[in-house]
Parts: sequence; structure tokens; C-alpha cells
Amino acid sequence: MSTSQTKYPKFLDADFEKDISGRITPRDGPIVLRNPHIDDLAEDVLYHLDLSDKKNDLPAMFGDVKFVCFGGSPKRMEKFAHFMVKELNINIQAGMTLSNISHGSDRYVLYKVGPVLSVSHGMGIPSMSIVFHEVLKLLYHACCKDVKLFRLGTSGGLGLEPGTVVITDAAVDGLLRPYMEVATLGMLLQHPAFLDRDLCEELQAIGSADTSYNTVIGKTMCTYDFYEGQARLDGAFCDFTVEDKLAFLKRIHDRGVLNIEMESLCFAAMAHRAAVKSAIICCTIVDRLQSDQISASHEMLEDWQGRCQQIVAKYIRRHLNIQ
Ligand SMILES: O=P(O)(O)O[C@@H]1C[C@H](O)[C@@H](CO)O1
Ligand SMILES: O=c1cc[nH]c(=O)[nH]1
Repeated sequence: MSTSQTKYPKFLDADFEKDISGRITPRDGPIVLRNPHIDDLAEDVLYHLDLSDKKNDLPAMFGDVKFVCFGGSPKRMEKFAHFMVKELNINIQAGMTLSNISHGSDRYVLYKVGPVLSVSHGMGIPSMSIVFHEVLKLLYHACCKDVKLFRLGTSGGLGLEPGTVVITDAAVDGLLRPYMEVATLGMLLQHPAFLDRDLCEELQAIGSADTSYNTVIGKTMCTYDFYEGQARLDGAFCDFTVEDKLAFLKRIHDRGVLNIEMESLCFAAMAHRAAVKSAIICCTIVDRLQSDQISASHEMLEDWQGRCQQIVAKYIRRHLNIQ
């Protein structure tokens, strides 16, 4: 069903501007896939989103998308979609409700509110990676242009009052390495996880206008596990002491790590590889130098998560010229 029109700009490596360190300059313009095989497919089934470039008219459904907001939990992203309806003054016709476009797959949720997509990514890098591939292909098939990507998450902070908003300027793995390592064809490939500094600073300026909480920019450590991987003593297993834990957390804090979560490395690496402008904005829900357990009330957690949503909503409104 999809129309071909201006679709499928061919990828040329030279199209991607890089600095001397190999950092790709993120840019506006059409979404380009760095995969020559996609155009050879008779049909591209986006299995986990329950969409296909043949069965769905993706340009008609998604061609106006400019902002994609990811977050771990399906409920949070549904709530964010409803919040964006209000923020963008969108009229939902009588008798209609916002619906989960990917309801047939039962893996992720996907809501569209005007030019905004709200997508859940589940927990951890494997889950994030799958939905990122499929969302990027969706944007490509839909001929979207000038798209920005955001991850709105939660994290454990280091020396920060819970509720602080951290904007990631670089994502690192559990060994402080700034790239995502992926086993591909029996080789370990390293994909650098750079983020767009200008976007970080713009979001920080928006966040800082609200003085009831702090908005800071720094490094985010991304781990493959919530418990031992994040130096917690309260998992089902633990082979280290409280002193070992604190020494590790203080060491990474001294190297500029402000928070720890589980998806930033993949999100940043994949957005960088696609040369799409992107940002990661997480509230902290515990100070890991004080505690492992997350004991804040549900209301408190909702309030903290709302801070990231409000900052991104203000950014989107500003860029859509909505007063
Ligand atoms: O964005 P969310 O809050 O889902 O991400 C963090 C990282 C893990 O997926 C999860 C662990 O509680 O929260
Ligand atoms: O401590 C935390 C809190 C949220 N998410 C994490 O990955 N770690």
C-alpha cells in the first residue's frame, strides 16, 4: 500500500559528516537507513510493532512525525500520549480515544499524537534495540524528515537528590567505555554512543527554568543488570561488600557519571549511527550513594517522571511554535 514518491534516498557513507574522532554529526533531513537490503524486501514486516510497509500506508499514517519519545513502561508512555494531547491542544473527535497502534503485537505500545510518537521500549538493551530498529524503519518507510528522538526514563542517581533530572551528554557501559558492544557474525563490534550537545543544553535550559528541582548534564552509565550490574547489595546474589560497592560508585562518580540506568548506551549508539538528533532525559528515583532500594511512593515516582515529560513537552511546543 505504501507510496514510493520521494522515498528511499540511497545511503552513501559520504552523506554522513564525521569529525576527526569519527563522531557522526547528527542532522535534520530524511531518515536514512544504513542497510542496503531493506529495499530488496518484498515486504518489510515490523513484527514487534504489528505494522508492515505493504499492509499499512505508513507515509499516510506516520509521514508527519517529528518527535519520537521512548520510555520503558507501556503505562507511562500511554500517560505521556494523553499528556501530549493536552499540551498540543489536539482535539480527539467525539467517541474516539487514543489507541495503541501496536496493540496486535502485545510487546510494545505505540501512540501517535499529532507529530509525536510515544513508544514503550521495555527494560534493558535487547528490548530497546528491537524497538529502535523497527521505529527507525517505520520512520524511513513513512518518509519522515527532521525527526528528533528522546528517551524519557528513570535512573539511580549518584550524590543527587532523588527527583533530580539528568540529561545525558555521553553514555558509557559498566566499564566506563563510551560504546555499545554487539556480537555480530562472531565479532565484537563497538558502536560509539555520542549524543547531541546542543539538544542537551536546550533541554537543560528548559528544565532549569523550574527551580523546584535540579536539572543537570552528565554521563550516564548503562548496565545489563539492575542488581549486581549496578553494584546493588539487595539482589538474589551478591559477592561483594558494602565497601566494594561504595568504592565503585564513588570511582565512577569521580569520572563524571551522574546516574545509572539500562538503555542509554543502545539508544545513543543507534541514534548516532543513524545520524538522528537525540537526547536522554531521566529523573533519579534513588541516591545510590545512600540506598539500593527504591522506596519512594507511587505518587512521588509519578511526580518525578512527570518532570522529564514536562521538559520534553515544552521543547516540542517551542519547536512547533505553540504558545
Ligand atoms: O525508562 P525506564 O524507567 O523504564 O528505565 C529504567 C532502566 C530499566 O529499564 C528500569 C529498571 O527499573 O528503569
Ligand atoms: O537505580 C535505578 C533506578 C532506575 N533504573 C535503573 O536502572 N536503576
